[in-house]
Amino acid sequence: MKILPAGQIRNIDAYTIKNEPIRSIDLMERAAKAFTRWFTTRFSPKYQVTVICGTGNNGGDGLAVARMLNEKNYKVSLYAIKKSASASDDFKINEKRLEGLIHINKITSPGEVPEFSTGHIVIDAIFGSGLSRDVEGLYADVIRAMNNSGNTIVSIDIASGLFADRHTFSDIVVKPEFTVSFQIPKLAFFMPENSRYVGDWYIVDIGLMQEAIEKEASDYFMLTDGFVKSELKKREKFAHKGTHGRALVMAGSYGKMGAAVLCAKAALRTGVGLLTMNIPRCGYNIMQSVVPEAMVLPDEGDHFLTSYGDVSKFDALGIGPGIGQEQETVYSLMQVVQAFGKPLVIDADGLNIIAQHREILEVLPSKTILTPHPKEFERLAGKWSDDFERLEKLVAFASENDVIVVLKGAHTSIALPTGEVYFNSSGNPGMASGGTGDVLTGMITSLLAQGYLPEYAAKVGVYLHGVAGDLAAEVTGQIGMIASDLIDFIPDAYQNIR
Ligand SMILES: NC(=O)C1=CN([C@@H]2O[C@H](COP(=O)(O)OP(=O)(O)OC[C@H]3O[C@@H](n4cnc5c(N)ncnc54)[C@H](O)[C@@H]3O)[C@@H](O)[C@H]2O)[C@@H](O)CC1
Ligand SMILES: Nc1ncnc2c1ncn2[C@@H]1O[C@H](COP(=O)(O)OP(=O)(O)O)[C@@H](O)[C@H]1O
Ligand SMILES: [K+]
Repeated sequence: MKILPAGQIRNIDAYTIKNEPIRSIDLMERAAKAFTRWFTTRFSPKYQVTVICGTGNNGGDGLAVARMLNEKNYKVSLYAIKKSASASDDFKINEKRLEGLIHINKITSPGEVPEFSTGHIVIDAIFGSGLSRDVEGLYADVIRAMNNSGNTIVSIDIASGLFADRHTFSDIVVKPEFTVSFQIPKLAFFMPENSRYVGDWYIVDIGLMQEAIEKEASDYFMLTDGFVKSELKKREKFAHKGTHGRALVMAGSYGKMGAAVLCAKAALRTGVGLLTMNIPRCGYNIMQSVVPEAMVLPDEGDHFLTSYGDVSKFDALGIGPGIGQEQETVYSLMQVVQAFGKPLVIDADGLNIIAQHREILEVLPSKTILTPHPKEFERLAGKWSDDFERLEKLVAFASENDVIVVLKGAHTSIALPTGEVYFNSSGNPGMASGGTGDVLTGMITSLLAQGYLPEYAAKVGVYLHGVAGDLAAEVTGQIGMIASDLIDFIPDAYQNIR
């Protein structure tokens, strides 16, 4: 699914209006209906609803929603902030449609800012994607009062005061519990810095024309079920273990064999045909007893990796989880990436080693997959001042080094060397605990070995990992969930997507 900036969404609105054809006021009616449908399935008419409108089209949506909720027997109080801005045509039409139905309370001075008694659901329709400058004055007074009221807020399209496509410097922004956005997700929703200004967000379809969406170019996409499903490889009837790839994972050190074990189990559950674990000697008994399906290639070093063997017979190589940064380990990493000569997966200490020895970047095979969490990415690419700048750095790093970067977190972002970025839509905060990253490395390595091109191994791996986390959380809850639970749900994650 494409993520598009406000300007391009406006083009799609305009195209739909012209070519469907549909009048702009009827498109607004459709948007308001879609929002109302979402709202009524979540909140029953026992709730008192307060709708706060601006006078642009977002405000027009708010007026139409107020009318629809009133028809459905919700108790609706309605306010419009009427400052100097001249109202949009569709706002005015909706204003007329409300005559005799609901009174519109005008807010024209600070004294008219409502009290917001508790227990209301507040619908935020002040500004949408037309926000053009920081919020101040009377608008700021209203937003502060809304945020301080303690009421549940639902924003129409985007929280008022939040810029859809760039960093928002001001903190005068509505803090909704839910954002219900029209058809196309906004880039702002994927930025950790905006989390309190977005809440849980939902996309509702308002029937914008598909051909118009296709015409708009974008470098940003959201990974969805449909996309991943279409990329999954099927098992052939005459398949044997040799046809599902041979993976080699170099992982573990004394005290960190757990990382190697998690990575191994995840690779196996993701479907690799044959898995070999290259680990330090101290991990031999652990690996053989805990993961009997894996073959073990013990290193000469007792506590950490000191060398590497013949890598030519492997289809994929994953390196990094728990390896530490001892000098011999650094040396073998430098050598093995060149000896392997094909795209591989590098995680954790493997990335920290690269950050310390940047010359390795120059010898990485094209489309190698790097899977940093934000701190590891900072070590590789330097600091950023906000999340939009972080995204710029991510894109630049992937294209300058011809690598695929999987920047982990909520909405993990996968940057390709072409400049495209795919944001994940699966996963949950229960996954924020030690070891889940090692699981991801095992999964992506496994997919690479099974013949997925690096770009698809990264996308399918990240999405599947999140689905496994979501399924695990349904059973364990988010707080008690651990990385091993996630591995147990990889098979169900496959079933769920198919
Ligand atoms: N046909 C369409 O274009 C559709 C638009 N829709 C709605 O329209 C919204 C966009 O509407 P608009 O483009 O009218 O924009 P908005 O309703 O977001 O607001 C625009 C108005 O606010 C003013 N403004 C912007 N920032 C301000 C600030 N900081 N302080 C004071 N005034 C400020 C602008 O000058 C303009 O007059 C979407 O978010 C969506 O809710 C939906 O109804 C779907 C269909
Ligand atoms: N809030 C969150 N929502 C969704 N996924 C998350 C969240 N926090 C972490 N994750 C996922 O969990 C994994 C954590 O990886 P990482 O930080 O490397 O942990 P570790 O090194 O302990 O294995 C990543 O795949 C990340 O995307
Ligand atoms: K809004």
